[in-house]
Amino acid sequence: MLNLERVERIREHGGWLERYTHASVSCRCTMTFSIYLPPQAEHGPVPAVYWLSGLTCSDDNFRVKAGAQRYAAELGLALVIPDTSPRGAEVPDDPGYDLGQAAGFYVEATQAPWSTHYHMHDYVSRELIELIEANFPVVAGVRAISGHSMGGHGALVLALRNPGLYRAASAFAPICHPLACPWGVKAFSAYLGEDRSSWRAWDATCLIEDGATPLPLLIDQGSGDEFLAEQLHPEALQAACAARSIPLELRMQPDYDHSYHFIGSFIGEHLDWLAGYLQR
Ligand SMILES: N[C@@H](CCC(=O)N[C@@H](CS)C(=O)NCC(=O)O)C(=O)O
Repeated sequence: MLNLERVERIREHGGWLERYTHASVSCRCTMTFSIYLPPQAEHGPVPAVYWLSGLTCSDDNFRVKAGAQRYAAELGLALVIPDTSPRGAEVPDDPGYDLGQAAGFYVEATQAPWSTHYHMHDYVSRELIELIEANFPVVAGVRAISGHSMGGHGALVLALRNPGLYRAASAFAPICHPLACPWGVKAFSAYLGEDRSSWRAWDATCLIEDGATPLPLLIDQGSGDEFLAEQLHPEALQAACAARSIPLELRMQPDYDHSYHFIGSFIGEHLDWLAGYLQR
């Protein structure tokens, strides 16, 4: 891929944690991502798990805080960790932490000034996959996706909007029903405009209600999460799945909060569960 530049390479758990920058066509700016290649990738291609992070994050948070690379090395999984938004001086931003840079919400923005750069759905679900599968030792077409909070919403929505693209999806404390929470209403008003009917295609609960093709889904939610009552609404997604008899493994984890301490406690179980769907 033109302009793909490795900017970091670190030995970790027998594999390599690498960081790259590249010129993104989708986002019309330079994008950064990290990839962890397990030891098995030195002998042949491995399946990939894509990880989408939450508000205020870059590709750095997950790779530093979750402890996922140890499990990925054991399971023979590549981890692909994109940034959470377009970046740079030319990219519009907002003073709030929940809109603009580091808050791309994995949608396709239709409204000015966001619509020039904010195309994280196309970036993650098409451009990044093409780039990864053309340049790294991963098995083409064998993918799963996971994420946290805004990134949990992203994982669920990308998987439900794109049947067959991912074999399974998991999430930690996802924003399950952005239409019904302050984070979602603020971001969708800006990126998608005031016509709320257009929002349904970017909301996991609405996608299920509107007939999306199901896939294996695992969600962990901490009962001590400070954002649970106002922002996350797992019960709405649970009800939508129940109405269509779609299996949803929603695990309430007593006392866990919204942080990477929670993610680190269960990321091994999530990767193990996802790996079960990535056998060839
Ligand atoms: N109160 C938080 C809200 C944002 C937040 O909790 N972000 C979560 C995702 S929604 C996160 O992963 N933060 C970065 C980290 O913990 O490393 C802040 O202002 O930083």
